[in-house]
Amino acid sequence: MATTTEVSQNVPELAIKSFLFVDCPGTQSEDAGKASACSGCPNQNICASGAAKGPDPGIELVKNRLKDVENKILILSGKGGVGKSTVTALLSRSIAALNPDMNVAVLDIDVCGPSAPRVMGVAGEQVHQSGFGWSPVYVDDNLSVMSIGFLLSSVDDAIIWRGPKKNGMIRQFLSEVDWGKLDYLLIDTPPGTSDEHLSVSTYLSQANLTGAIIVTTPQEVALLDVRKEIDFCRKVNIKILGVVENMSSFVCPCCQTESEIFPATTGGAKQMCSDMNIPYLGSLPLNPVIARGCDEGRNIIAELGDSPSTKNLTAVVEKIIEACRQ
Ligand SMILES: Nc1ncnc2c1ncn2[C@@H]1O[C@H](COP(=O)(O)OP(=O)(O)OP(=O)(O)O)[C@@H](O)[C@H]1O
Repeated sequence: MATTTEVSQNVPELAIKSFLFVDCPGTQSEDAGKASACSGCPNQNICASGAAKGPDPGIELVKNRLKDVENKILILSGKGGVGKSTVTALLSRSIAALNPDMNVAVLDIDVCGPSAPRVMGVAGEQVHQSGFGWSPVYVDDNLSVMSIGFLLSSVDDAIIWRGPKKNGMIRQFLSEVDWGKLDYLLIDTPPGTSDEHLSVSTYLSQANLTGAIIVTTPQEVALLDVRKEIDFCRKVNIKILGVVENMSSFVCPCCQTESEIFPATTGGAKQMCSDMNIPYLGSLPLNPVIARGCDEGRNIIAELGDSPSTKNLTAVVEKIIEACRQ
């Protein structure tokens, strides 16, 4: 059986290699910014000036890169499978559709399970590199996406990386993507509080992170983990913009009967938010149109039309925009 190291040196590495500056001398080196490998790197000037030398040079690089991004929002969930990527897709599409003059982007930092390319309908697209950094993939004129999923040679490739390597990839994502001017950057994270969360919160610590949105389902088993997520945010000083309760109820498209698929035995997210003094942003119903549309990467906002899902989603978006202004 292959060991972790053997696997990590196989397929994904080959696919990703061409996008990484593999001969980078490192920010602490005398040759930083001056070596031949630095030619074409978007961070060359910062490294050459010595500004990147310090306890954590990535923080400065990220701050510099994201200075034209007005709102940077982490999307978190305690449990896996509660719909974090789906909600990220719905929110980004909805903000972009409701505000055509705004630029919105999704950064998927779920290194081991990147789903943004599929959910946003851009699976199989290529990321290109220019003198300014990696160009994200455009879903619409004002909506772009970046994900490690674009760098894999096959969607079935498994990435088995230890913390430092994930950290390096996240740093590159945050410091080397050429987003241009953005109003909202939604950062889709893996579930829980792991290496990726520590990396992203460290690198964004000087970059004026707006806050975090936590996605959950109503049942206690999911809420238990949300409380840990809230604790994490408080410990690392991340403002919690609020909680979105996903798949709260199911309205039968035939008879319009409303059922609770995941019963809120302890009062659901609303009660938990009130108990923990956290803003409650609203709920989204379990809707087969959403499930199918995301699976097939279609523009769900157009398909949802004038439905209760749209009404709820618009209300959540309005609260998020308001929370970002405060
Ligand atoms: N409101 C919804 N209505 C219908 N289906 C939904 C809804 N939200 C999520 N789903 C479905 O639930 C499944 C899990 O969603 P998703 O992949 O977004 O979860 P996740 O929390 O990002 O998962 P992971 O933790 O693995 O990253 C998907 O099949 C998705 O289509």
